[in-house]
Amino acid sequence: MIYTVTFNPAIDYVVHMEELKLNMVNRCNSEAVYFGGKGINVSTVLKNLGIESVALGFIAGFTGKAIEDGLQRAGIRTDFITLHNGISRINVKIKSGKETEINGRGPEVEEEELKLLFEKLNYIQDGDVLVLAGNIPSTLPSDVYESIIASLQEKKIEVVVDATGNLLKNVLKYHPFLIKPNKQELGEIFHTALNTIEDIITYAKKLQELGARNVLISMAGDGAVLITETGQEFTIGVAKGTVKNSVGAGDSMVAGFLASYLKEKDYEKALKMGTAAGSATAFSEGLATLEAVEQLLKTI
Ligand SMILES: Nc1ncnc2c1ncn2[C@@H]1O[C@H](COP(=O)(O)OP(=O)(O)OP(=O)(O)O)[C@@H](O)[C@H]1O
Ligand SMILES: O=P(O)(O)OC[C@@]1(O)O[C@H](CO)[C@@H](O)[C@@H]1O
Repeated sequence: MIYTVTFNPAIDYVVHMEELKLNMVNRCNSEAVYFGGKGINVSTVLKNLGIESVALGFIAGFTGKAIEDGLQRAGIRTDFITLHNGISRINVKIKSGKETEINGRGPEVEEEELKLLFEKLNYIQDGDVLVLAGNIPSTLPSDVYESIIASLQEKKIEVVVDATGNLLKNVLKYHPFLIKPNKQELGEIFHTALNTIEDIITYAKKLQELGARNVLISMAGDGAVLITETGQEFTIGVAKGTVKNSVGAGDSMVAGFLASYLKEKDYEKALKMGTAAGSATAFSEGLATLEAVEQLLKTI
């Protein structure tokens, strides 16, 4: 089974408008609501690709209930912990030719509530996959991903981490199966500007030296680079299309990569599938559907 963990789920409220004007009442041309947060997006795209997963994490209040209900209606298995206080956040995504996002802080997770997550993670068994994706509420310690992986050390599971900064750096010594920072996040980790593909490959390999088994660096409209534990190095572009809403493109790439790799154990094919899923999301209003992914896969 694949388990995804989203510490800070969100309702993504996506609005389209010609132009965003400051100090004015702006009115949108269209609006839509999606149930998001990075791990949840991975679960949603896996579901669209016909693969089951269980979405774990923390929800709160009426927005949290809406997220849980919405995912279950879509046929996605959930096993969230409901927090005592606060509401799950509403993240506003403004599409006006440019993409502007306002992400909420989200509710606080108390120590007792965090313990409940560790209890649930005990159910993970040999052969399972654990996806830890997204940032954590600021009240939690920045080694929480590390603590989760350390608590599962005895089990033979594949861990995927899509996070930034210390949250990511701290887990590398546990040899995660896959990490997927984007180009900007890679530069931030090493406090350096990455100007060329060669720079990106060099620093992706440094993440491998620090312990990651497979390193996937996504570069939005410029494609992606994959450095594998088998010593292979791949670069790939993107499919052609018109960008509508790239929120969740990275999460879709993780889902596509996993869906293909778990079936075929072929890194090159997995990178193509990840790219098709990422691009399919960028070219859609919501997340990638199976039809869109299959269509784009033929063109990559
Ligand atoms: N403008 C685009 N055109 C085509 N494909 C895209 C575009 N943006 C993203 N993609 C696809 O999605 C993949 C992941 O995108 P990106 O690098 O933006 O991830 P990310 O920064 O993690 O995104 P997010 O945080 O929004 O999920 C890219 O490698 C590419 O395959
Ligand atoms: O605030 P975080 O946790 O960094 O990111 C949250 C978020 O922007 O990530 C997803 C896209 O990757 C969205 O569904 C969600 O709103």
